[in-house]
Amino acid sequence: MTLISGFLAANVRDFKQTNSSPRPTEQLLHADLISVQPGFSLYQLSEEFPAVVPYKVEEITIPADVTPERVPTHIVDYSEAEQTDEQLDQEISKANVICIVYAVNNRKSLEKVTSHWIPLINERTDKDSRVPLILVGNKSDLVEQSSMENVLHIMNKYTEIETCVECSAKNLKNISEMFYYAQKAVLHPTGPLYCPEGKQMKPACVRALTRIFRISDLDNNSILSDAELNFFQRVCFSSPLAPQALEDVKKVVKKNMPDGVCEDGLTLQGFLFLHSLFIQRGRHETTWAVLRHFGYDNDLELHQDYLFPPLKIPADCSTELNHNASLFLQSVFDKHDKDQDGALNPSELKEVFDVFPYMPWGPDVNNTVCTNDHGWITYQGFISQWMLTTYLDVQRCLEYLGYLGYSIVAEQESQAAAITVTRSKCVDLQQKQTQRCVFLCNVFGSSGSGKSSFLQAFIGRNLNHQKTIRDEHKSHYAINAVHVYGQEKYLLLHEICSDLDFLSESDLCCDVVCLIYDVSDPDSFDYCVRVFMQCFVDSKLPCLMVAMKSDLQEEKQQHDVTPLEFCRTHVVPPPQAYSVNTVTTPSRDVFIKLATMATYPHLRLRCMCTCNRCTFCLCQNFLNSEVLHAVKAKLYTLVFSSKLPCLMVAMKSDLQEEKQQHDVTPLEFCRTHVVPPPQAYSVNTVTTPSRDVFIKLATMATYPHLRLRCMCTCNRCTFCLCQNFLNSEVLHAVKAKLYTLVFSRFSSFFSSSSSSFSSSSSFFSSSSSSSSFFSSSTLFCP
Ligand SMILES: Nc1nc2c(ncn2[C@@H]2O[C@H](COP(=O)(O)OP(=O)(O)OP(=O)(O)O)[C@@H](O)[C@H]2O)c(=O)[nH]1
Repeated sequence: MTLISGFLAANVRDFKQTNSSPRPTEQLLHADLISVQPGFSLYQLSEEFPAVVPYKVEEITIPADVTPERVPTHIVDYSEAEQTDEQLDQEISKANVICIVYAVNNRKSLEKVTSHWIPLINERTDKDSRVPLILVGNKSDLVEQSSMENVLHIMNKYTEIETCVECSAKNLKNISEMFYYAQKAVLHPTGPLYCPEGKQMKPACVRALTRIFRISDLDNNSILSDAELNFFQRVCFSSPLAPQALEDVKKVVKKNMPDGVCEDGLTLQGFLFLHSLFIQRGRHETTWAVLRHFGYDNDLELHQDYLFPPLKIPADCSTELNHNASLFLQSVFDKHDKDQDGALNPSELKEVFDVFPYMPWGPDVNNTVCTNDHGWITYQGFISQWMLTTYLDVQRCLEYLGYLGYSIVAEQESQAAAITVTRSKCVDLQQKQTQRCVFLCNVFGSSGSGKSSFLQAFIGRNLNHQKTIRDEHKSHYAINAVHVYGQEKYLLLHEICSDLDFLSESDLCCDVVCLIYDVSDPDSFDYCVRVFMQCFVDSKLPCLMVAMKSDLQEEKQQHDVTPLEFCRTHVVPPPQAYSVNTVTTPSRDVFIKLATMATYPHLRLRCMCTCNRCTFCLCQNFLNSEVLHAVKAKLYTLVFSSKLPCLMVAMKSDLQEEKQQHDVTPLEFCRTHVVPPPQAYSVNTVTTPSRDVFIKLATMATYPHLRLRCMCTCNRCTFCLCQNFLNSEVLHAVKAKLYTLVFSRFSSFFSSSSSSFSSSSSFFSSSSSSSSFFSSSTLFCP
């Protein structure tokens, strides 16, 4: 059978691969298909139509590189005379689209389409994954009038028919169009989008477009404003809409659906109407372009490649949300916190997840993160929960960010751009510093020792509050932000099951260990000892012992040694008394301690001992020594005269400057009083006024001790002299020595401590390229 009397199976090879891309190019271009014509047929495009047409044409491939979509199209002919039914079955199963060709001048060949070909194809394909069909009426050169009305009823009856086209293989009329339609049927099928019988979009399509509308509605007012429509247009089609085009679109919608447009823009109804109009007018490639841009595949499911972009996480590294992702999540929070009370009430929270196929957070989340008095998740809690997901299950985090449309709204390649993969923990330990922000603390303790209460205290709940929590809503995790030496870190507490027989490898993997015992239960300390000896005695992990329920009568623990003695022996900080039975919020000190130990694991020897003999005690004594305090005090006196940072702002800088009626100029005044020079500022600007001065103010507030920095370079004033001193080699040498003293713990150094201290010249002579002296000194401040 030839093209003229049978059917062609156009197998758009590699289609799956191309289609799997979340954002395939929008549409096929006629021009490119026309350009592939020379390779399209052995004889149709030859100079002359052959007198004898062979039964079957050899397979032809339209190469990928001649189409903008980069989709190679493999055209397979079938001949009843030369091929078996099995071969036909095989070709049908491989085909992405089938063209059924009949002769327009032969009624019987058209009847065969419905009596033979369509039932045969349908028998061999799944009802849910029907191959699109194109009806091709060939030999149009032999008839004077179109016979299209003869096929309309067939098209109405079989929804799998995408379109029909009349052509002439002899004079090449509509041949390239036929293949254009065939490719289009595969790349932009109507089937998943539209129900021709009901003349409306299918529910899955409406659902997908509704999600797209919600994501594009950046201010969440249920209207796509001109700016939002432009943003949508730009991200989907890489060019903004001309203002007139925008008005025309709204006009068309308003004419057909008055509710579709309101004063501020396009409503959801209008947005959906616009798409059904595209589809009805055969421009479904436009709707597909939008859908694919937002991650949908041919079944209108979010594609796996979209939801789970590749992200390499080497062993010993952890995953955190980066700054841009936090900003994005902040905008998501703000967008849904409609009453702006700083928390998401249940209906606001539900709205956040309206763009998800399921509700990702259960009621346990409200007991994992900070909430307000109503139990609604605060902004801090919202971000904390995202931090938790990113740390514990980064794939899930990628998926969730995908539902929220992160890559589209933040204009990033994929959700992977939201994740920071941290440096290996081993390298952090070697370098004695870390950039990590999230730390995991596993909490161990015997049954009833108070682990859950400890976790709840971390998110600000005392015993009374905890009594209101339902058992089924309890969580084994709690996460909150803590400040470690002025830096915001997230500490993630994980309550570990008390049964030691069920301890898994992952239960022992964390950044800091918290061992809890109940001071009122004489047997509970023994449990901590067993955990410590079994799992952590030889490990480098910092451990902290917490003596819970310190408000109760303390019982003598049933163990050979007291908890304090045990801690001293095993070089662990002394037990921290703790109680959640408080009137107000329980203390946070212990959590800051845990976070600090996690952030600086190499400092694990701090505050652990008071023997006054060991290296640690000697170091501690030195750091607390009068000599050092005197140096520090001198520096402070030298650098700080007043403690409140001040900034002088010279307003209305857009106007002519007048000489100020004062003995000295503002600049001289500032210099004299060690205040930064006046900052010229004007709000009389065309765009938003500059934010620099506010950043400066915030920086000064955050780092008040740095108030003298970056203010002057005269090299004469107090500030410059101080700056020079702070940057001097002498100070750097002090710092280097301190580090050497504390960390390298040369016992020989300490054994002859007097000689070391007396040889002060050598002490100050070494230099170091390390940074600020104060940052290191604060580390050791008692
Ligand atoms: N008085 C007092 N009671 C506390 C304190 N902390 C916890 N409790 C009580 O101790 C009991 C056990 O506390 P949980 O936090 O459930 O102990 P747990 O270790 O999580 O227990 P399991 O989950 O069974 O292993 C509860 O009845 C708490 O109310 C505290 O600081 N003071």
